Amino acid sequence: MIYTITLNPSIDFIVPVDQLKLGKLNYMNDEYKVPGGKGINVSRILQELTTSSTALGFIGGFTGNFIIDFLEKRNLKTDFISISEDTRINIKLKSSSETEINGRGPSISSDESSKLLSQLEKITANDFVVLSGSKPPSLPADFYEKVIKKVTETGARFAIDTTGDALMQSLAYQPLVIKPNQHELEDLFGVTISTNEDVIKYGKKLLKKGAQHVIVSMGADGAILITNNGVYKGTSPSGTLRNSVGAGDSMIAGFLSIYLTSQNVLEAFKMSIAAGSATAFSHDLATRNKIDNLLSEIEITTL
Ligand SMILES: Nc1ncnc2c1ncn2[C@@H]1O[C@H](COP(=O)(O)OP(=O)(O)OP(=O)(O)O)[C@@H](O)[C@H]1O
Ligand SMILES: O=P(O)(O)OC[C@@]1(O)O[C@H](CO)[C@@H](O)[C@@H]1O
Repeated sequence: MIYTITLNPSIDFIVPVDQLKLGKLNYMNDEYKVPGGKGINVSRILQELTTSSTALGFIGGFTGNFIIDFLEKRNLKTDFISISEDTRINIKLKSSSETEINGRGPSISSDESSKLLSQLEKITANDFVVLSGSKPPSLPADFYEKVIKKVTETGARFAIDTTGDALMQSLAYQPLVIKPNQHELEDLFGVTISTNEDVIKYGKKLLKKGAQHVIVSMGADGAILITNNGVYKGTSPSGTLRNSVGAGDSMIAGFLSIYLTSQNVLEAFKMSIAAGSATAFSHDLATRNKIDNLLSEIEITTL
């Protein structure tokens, strides 16, 4: 079984406003709400790619109920830990450019966090765990590391998509894949990255620290995959950017959907870009059809 863990889910409140006037009353052209949080997005895309998963994490309040209802209506398996505070609402403002305002997230009690750690005792060596997104501030700084220790002690493998120290600390446990975007890679090393050579240089440092596959995503400029067996560049297909929210999560799901069944790294990389771009070209997350239609447009070259 694949488990996705979202410590800090959200309702993504998508707010399109034609011409945003700051400091004035603006009306939305449209509005819609979708479940968000990176692990939940990974589960949704895995489902599109006919790969079953169970979404874990902390869920609470009326916002949490919205997420559970949405996922259950679509037959997505969930086993969330119920918390007493409300799950956050993240605002995705779409005007001439995209502006995101993410909530900090609810307070998680030590009883609630222990429940999640105990839940991980059911994981076996055949399982795969995807850890994605931020941690609510009330959880201890080393919470991800605690989760990773529990997971890897069972022999299960994992992937992680988070930032900063939590990502750096995870590398010693050899995640199968990590996917920083170019800005996250810059932040990790406190540098500015402007060439493919820079991406490769810093990507290789992450590999040396323990990651097995490093995908650095670069929006419309595609992505670079750095592995111990080679470095590859994948082009992004061209299309109209509608929504970059969840494009990175779609890449993780795309990669895993192929890699975990065939171990074919380059096909997995191709699928990850197709899924990322299909989401970027959609209003919500990508559909299977859209992903399949983009696959043939992606070119992978060895660098
Ligand atoms: N304008 C675009 N045109 C084509 N593909 C795109 C575009 N923007 C994003 N993508 C696709 O989505 C992938 C991920 O995009 P990006 O590098 O922005 O990731 P991210 O910042 O992690 O995304 P997220 O917004 O989910 O955090 C890219 O590698 C590419 O395949
Ligand atoms: O605050 P985090 O956990 O880093 O990111 C949360 C989030 O921005 O990421 C997803 C897209 O990747 C959205 O569904 C969600 O709102």
